[in-house]
Amino acid sequence: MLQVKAARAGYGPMTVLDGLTFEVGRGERLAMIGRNGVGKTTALRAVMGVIPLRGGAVLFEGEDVSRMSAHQRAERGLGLVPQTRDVFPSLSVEENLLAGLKRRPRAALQEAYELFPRLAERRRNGGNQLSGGEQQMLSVARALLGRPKLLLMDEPLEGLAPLIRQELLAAFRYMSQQTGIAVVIVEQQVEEALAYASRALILDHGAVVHDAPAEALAQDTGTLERWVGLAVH
Ligand SMILES: Nc1ncnc2c1ncn2[C@@H]1O[C@H](COP(=O)(O)OP(=O)(O)OP(=O)(O)O)[C@@H](O)[C@H]1O
Repeated sequence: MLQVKAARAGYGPMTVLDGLTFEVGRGERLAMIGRNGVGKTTALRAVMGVIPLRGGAVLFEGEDVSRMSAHQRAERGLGLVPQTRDVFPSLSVEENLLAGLKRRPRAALQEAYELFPRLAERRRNGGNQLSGGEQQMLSVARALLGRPKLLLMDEPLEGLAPLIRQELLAAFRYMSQQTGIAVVIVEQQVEEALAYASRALILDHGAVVHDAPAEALAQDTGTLERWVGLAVH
């Protein structure tokens, strides 16, 4: 579904992605992990077209989208939930969701409420009255209403308490079962990301240094300690 080939990208004089190559299959849940600053967020931005490629290519469903704007890529089925939860604070939950509908009928909001019943309970609440977990659900739900085929999620569990993370992960699992959508999830919460994902990549210096089934990597403490610097229990 997605092919990233020898991608290069960076900021000013700095090269961050340096020959990044990976693929995502239909319905796959790919976790992307690695130390701080290795280029995980930059990788998602380059795939979405928020920052330009300096070399290499991004292909989506066989089409070269490397020179397309983020908007054009969204029309083809790519969706990004950025690290900063982009909830409009002055709008209600429902108004936030309406903004994600694009040209679809209002009745489609029901899809979001089915996946995240908590949002249905809070539909009249302001975006600024939501907990961090609820804001994250709203960001994801809004992105899903655009019917992406591949959803890129940047640290959706960041700053959330363990119980809320579990609730969010359960919602993501349900989302995956119900929609079969392909997902790339960047996370510092490695254990939780690996429990959700089917496959995992480790990035270092803007390139892939390890590619394995998520379940296998979760057991591979040597690799995790070496590349992620984590002792996983
Ligand atoms: N807008 C920007 N302008 C300049 N440099 C940036 C910008 N965004 C990120 N960087 C730098 O690019 C490098 C890679 O950052 P990136 O956010 O992709 O890493 P990351 O792996 O997602 O890290 P983290 O886990 O800390 O979020 C870092 O050195 C970072 O300081």
